[in-house]
Amino acid sequence: MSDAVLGIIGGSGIYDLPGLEDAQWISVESPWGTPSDQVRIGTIDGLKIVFLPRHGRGHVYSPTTINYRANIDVMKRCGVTDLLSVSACGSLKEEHEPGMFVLVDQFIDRTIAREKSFFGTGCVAHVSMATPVSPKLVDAVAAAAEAEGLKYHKGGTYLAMEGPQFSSLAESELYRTWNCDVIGMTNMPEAKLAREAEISYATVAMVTDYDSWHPDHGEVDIQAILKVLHDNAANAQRLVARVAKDLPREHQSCPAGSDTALEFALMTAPEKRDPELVAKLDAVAGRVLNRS
Ligand SMILES: CSC[C@H]1O[C@H](OP(=O)(O)O)[C@H](O)[C@@H]1O
Ligand SMILES: Nc1ncnc2[nH]cnc12
Repeated sequence: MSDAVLGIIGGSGIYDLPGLEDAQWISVESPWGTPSDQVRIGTIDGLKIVFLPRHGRGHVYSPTTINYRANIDVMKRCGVTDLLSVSACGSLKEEHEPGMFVLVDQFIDRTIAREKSFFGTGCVAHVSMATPVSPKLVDAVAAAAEAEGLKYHKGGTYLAMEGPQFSSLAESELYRTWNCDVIGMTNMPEAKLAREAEISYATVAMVTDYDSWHPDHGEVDIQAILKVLHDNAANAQRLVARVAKDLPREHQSCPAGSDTALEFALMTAPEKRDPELVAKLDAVAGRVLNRS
């Protein structure tokens, strides 16, 4: 097995990662277009960390205009084996209170205006998303949250909506009938693309509000969200730092198959493959495309 490299995608309110040693902002080019920002590469206790602010420094990109393919491709090019997404979200259940961390294990993808795959005409592939997060990485985050004394809940379904507007009351109530736990705008297609790139993925969903459904909490209010994010930023940073300190230095193979997702996924006959697309897939799918 290879050395572990921990990628962190920081969501709303998280545009840097204090505590990185020997850290530098570095530009990484991607054939998939422009990533959200440079990556900040450094180490924590000898573990290589690659940090990318999902919306860019200064919050430039909306959930719809983020180039998720470029972001994941850049992570792969930097050698990331394990990717932690840190994301603000609304709560769809009373017990997930603002300030808590929900360690999501399922997603429902309701986004409609994004590129969702690295593959397509000239190189078709189908990967499994039955278990979209890496159980070992989730365990590592849960252990870190426990060690840091943070309020967290292990497991839960994240509803990914297109946005950028928040949900109507009817939508919020519908998602509650689907037994969803939290709602956000960014973890899809991010999780799908990480799986295509054979990167183990997990989400720390930071609850910032009760979305639109809660009779005692009224409408979603961005000012209130920002306050929770601000008050919780230090906790999120402590959590990430602890994950980094305790993560095994050798990448742990993913029981959900993240490391080998492409093993039997390619459908297009070698002689029918589009060389241009194949060239763009060098980082994401080089492992399976380059073998004879
Ligand atoms: C700041 S509220 C809405 C915004 O926050 C979340 O972003 P992220 O997942 O990157 O933390 C949510 O998905 C929306 O994009
Ligand atoms: N209620 C909500 N809906 C969607 N994305 C969010 N991000 C934070 N709160 C949210």
